[in-house]
Amino acid sequence: MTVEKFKGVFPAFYACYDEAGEISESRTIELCHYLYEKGINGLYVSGSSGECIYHNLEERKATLKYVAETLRGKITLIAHVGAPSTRESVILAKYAEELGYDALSAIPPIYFRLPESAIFNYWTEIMDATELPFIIYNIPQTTGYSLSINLFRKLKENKKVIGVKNSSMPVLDIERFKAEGGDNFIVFNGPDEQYISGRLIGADSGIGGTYGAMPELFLKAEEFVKSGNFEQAGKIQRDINDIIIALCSLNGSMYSVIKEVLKLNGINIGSVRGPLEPVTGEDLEKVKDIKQMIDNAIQKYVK
Ligand SMILES: CC(=O)N[C@H](C=O)[C@@H](O)[C@H](O)[C@H](O)CO
Ligand SMILES: CC(=O)C(=O)O
Repeated sequence: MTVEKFKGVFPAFYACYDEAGEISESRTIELCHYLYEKGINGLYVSGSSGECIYHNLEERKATLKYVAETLRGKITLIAHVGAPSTRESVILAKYAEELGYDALSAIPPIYFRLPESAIFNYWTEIMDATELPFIIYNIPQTTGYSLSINLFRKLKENKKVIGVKNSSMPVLDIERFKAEGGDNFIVFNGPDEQYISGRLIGADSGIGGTYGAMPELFLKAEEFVKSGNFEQAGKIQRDINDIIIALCSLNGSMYSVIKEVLKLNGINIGSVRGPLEPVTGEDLEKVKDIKQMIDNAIQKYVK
């Protein structure tokens, strides 16, 4: 198993809706082309940023299908298949394998706070369902479960486990998972605000919810890390963080703000599904300023 294809910048793919709020095939394809042409290394499909938690099984399948049909064989595709029940997660896992995804990933079980035995069994049943490699998703701030080193070690005994996407805030977690995982194991940086720190302490790659709003900047940040240009790496991270804070400062959810930014870039993928809130009123005007911040940063570092 080569882990090389899991290295680099992996935007978390956004849910693409039509004007009625239904999953849109043409808009999904359009977003695929847009991100692909920016030069990304892969995509993380149907995760948190993909609003997967608000989609039914058919909608999840549709999104997985449209992305695979557009980009399969061109870049690395990771299917997030975590769903409320093990049964649905397994259905999605099998479907992702049929579609030619390169790997599976899943959050731990949601809603009920379950013991580690249940979490272990949940991830293991997903892995048993296909031949695909598996990437654990650790995101305690949304799931309420923080992956322990003990469970990590136990999971790692399964050869299908090739990586972890770590979204917890301590960069130390990234360092510990990398130390345990070793060279042939991929640790993905989760918090976009700490991309550079995560990479320096041991992350091999990044999967992020804001990459899609500014792929140029994360690709450049990666270039700075690779070439050892730490001064510029620090600077671009600080500018990225100002942008992320701005994306989170309006009256709609961060994803709705990102989608408005994308509209200003000519990519209309609709807004967000409730209970996520859209940007409204005067705040819609402020999106232009955020787009300007992004363009300025691109101008500063990339052009
Ligand atoms: C909690 C959460 O959703 N984390 C995402 C995934 O790791 C990040 O990519 C964030 O979207 C990003 O860091 C902005 O806060
Ligand atoms: C990384 C992220 O935001 C996702 O899971 O979609």
